Amino acid sequence: MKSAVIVFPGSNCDRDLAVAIREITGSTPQMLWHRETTLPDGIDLIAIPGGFSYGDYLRSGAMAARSPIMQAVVEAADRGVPVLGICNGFQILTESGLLPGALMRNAGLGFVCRDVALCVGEARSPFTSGYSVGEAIRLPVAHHDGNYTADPETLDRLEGEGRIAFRYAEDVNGSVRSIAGIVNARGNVLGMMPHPERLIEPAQGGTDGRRLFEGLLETVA
Ligand SMILES: NC(=O)CC[C@H](N)C(=O)O
Repeated sequence: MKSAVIVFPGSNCDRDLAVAIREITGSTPQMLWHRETTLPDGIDLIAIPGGFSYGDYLRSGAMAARSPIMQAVVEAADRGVPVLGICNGFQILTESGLLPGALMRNAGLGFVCRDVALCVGEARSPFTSGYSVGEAIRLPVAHHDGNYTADPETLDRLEGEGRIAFRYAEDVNGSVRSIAGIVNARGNVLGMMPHPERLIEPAQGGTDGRRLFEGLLETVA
């Protein structure tokens, strides 16, 4: 599987994400600096990691979304290439318009860093094919801007079209309708605040993140 991890100034989960992809898919992703303007030919996965791109200045993900590489990412997403945005990656995907809504400051105004209970949503996507709908899983979160919001029409559309990928099963950050992750209409773009790449082997305390990459591998490769 040919993949790339996009690296922005301030990304800090890029290497963890690359390790997860390498361990699970057996192929090493290319680390792609945000100033690049093209993606490798025949790419199977674009991964946008967590972190604090541009120090979260202006709004988390807002400046990274205007990076040179993002035009190629948007074009690839429109062609159906799988795009995975985790945490700051999710923020970058909403800021770039690939996913609807916005991630505001957590309701409690604090940085939340712990494992949380999640419920797998109804989204049909290569990214969730390794889980069953309604399954209870746990994944770590680490963010201060994870409070997902969108206007009621958008939320109804997301639910009506079955585009909720993950919901919080507990109160974490105030996200509307407990949304922790969503996909685009085609299902090839996933944004999620929890970190699947941090829970891929028992030594990390669990493997609930592993199946996201395994499901993708089965569908894509
Ligand atoms: N781990 C992360 O990606 C952090 C995301 C973001 N900068 C926030 O704190 O909201």
